[in-house]
Amino acid sequence: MDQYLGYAGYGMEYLRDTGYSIDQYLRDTRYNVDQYLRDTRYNVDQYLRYTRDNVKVDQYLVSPLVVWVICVLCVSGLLGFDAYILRRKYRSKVKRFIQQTRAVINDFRSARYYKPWNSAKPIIVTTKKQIQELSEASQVLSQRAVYADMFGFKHTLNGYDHHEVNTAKSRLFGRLLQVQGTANLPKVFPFLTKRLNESLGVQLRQGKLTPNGISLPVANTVRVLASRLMGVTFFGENLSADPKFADALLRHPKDMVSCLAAFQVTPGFLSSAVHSLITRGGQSQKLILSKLAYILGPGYESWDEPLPLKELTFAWNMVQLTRDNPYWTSSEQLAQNLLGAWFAAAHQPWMNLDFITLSLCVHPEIQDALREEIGDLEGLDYERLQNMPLLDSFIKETVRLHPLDTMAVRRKALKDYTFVGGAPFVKAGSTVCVSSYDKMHDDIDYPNPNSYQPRRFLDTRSPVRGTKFTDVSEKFPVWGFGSLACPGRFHASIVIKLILVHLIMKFDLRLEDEKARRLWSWETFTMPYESTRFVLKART
Ligand code: HEM
Repeated sequence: MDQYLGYAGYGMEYLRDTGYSIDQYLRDTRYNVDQYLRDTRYNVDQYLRYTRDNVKVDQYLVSPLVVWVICVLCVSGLLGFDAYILRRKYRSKVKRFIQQTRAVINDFRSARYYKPWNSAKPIIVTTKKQIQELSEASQVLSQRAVYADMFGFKHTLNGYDHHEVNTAKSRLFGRLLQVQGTANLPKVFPFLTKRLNESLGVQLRQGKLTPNGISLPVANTVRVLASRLMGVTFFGENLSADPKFADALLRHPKDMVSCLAAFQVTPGFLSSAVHSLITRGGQSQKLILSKLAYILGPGYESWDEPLPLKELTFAWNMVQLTRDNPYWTSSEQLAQNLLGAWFAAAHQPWMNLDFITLSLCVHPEIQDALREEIGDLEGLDYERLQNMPLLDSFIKETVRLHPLDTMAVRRKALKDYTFVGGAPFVKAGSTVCVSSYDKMHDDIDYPNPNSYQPRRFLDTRSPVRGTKFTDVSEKFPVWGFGSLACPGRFHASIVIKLILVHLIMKFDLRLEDEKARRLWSWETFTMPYESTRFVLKART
């Protein structure tokens, strides 16, 4: 009641303040009340009838706000307002964050974050005479010490002695790989072709089916193919097909590169623990070494590989070539060195193959030109594959523009050293090398050096005309120089070529995403991204 009187008081105050007459108010109210009653009666009937008939629909109708919000969202969505609002406020940040996270994960998976070289800048020599001297002064300027420091051979190659100055190992590698190995290549060729067909089949079955063909990661595919083929030349068909051994052969070089990364940021006394952590206690290294020590020692004769191929493998011939040499004392020592050669053979060819495959993907016209040169896979033998000038020139030009390392012929001075003529002086512990980038961008040898010319080595009038991919020269120092130049380059070349011609003849190659990142560089190195995918469309 008190409350009511209070409202009445406010009402009188309102009438006084506004000058609104009571008559007017009553007239309005009467009218409104009639109207209200009429309307309410109608609505009550209507409402009762409606509720009886359709209770569910009513739930939506009583929420016109919901309907309105949905309509607004639909219309604004169609017009792109939501994207606009998100972009303005959060979208760019969220998108950038997701992109950066993806890039970091991608970089780690591709081992991008290793620091492959210590920060001291190497001394660069330029003249042919100096390069010759650099390559041959092995008593002071050590090739192996550079790689041993870089990859931590002490851990990754089971205590490999890298500060030695004798050349027994290099002589063995030269005879085993370059002389005998190359002579055997035509006979090994059919086994390589067979292995390629099997391994390619396995890779294709693991690919992702898309409307345009089979999608596969470029890096992993070519790495596996190169490793499987190289395995045949080293260890024969049977051992290299053993799943555990084959997996270890693939993993050990990857482990070494990961260790290389980690060792750059690890204090020396922790290296052993870090190595153990990364390589799961050196699992793959131990497995390979124990198998090799067996086939190079007690199991040499009984080792399970049919003779025609067995006698052509590096493993078999390594024993033959070291039998009467007092330097080689045990099968464990041989095993360790064969593993060293395996690392040299396994970690570079696939990267070259990756860059070359990427180039093919973005240049379908080169695929067509090469198909014309290759002709047919039927009856393809070593001789014919070696005689494809366009293929050779295309590979060499791609490697020239994308070398894995812009430095070559790296040597570490074991003592102070002065080059003939008084300069440069190299302090013990420093590194000397050649800039392969400068050499391969010299505009006399390579006119218009930045342009990509797959026919360059066929068409040019410069001094590099007619030179082959495997030729060792200071104008193309990717293989090193002089007597220590890579002894496995003929194997690298034949494996790369064989895989390429099969891919080109069987498929049309293209990138799954043309905008995807393909290569990254760090210091003097260029590496492939693991995530880049290509699509293989079978040719009819
Ligand atoms: C595209 C692939 C390859 C590239 C770019 C490459 C490059 C090199 C380079 C630059 C050197 C050091 C030369 C020096 O510093 O003077 C080297 C050494 C070596 N390479 Fe290769 N290589 C490749 C493939 C292979 C293959 C397939 C094998 C084995 C079949 C192999 C076996 C070796 C060995 C054993 C050494 C050490 C030689 C020694 O200690 O005297 N390489 N390679």
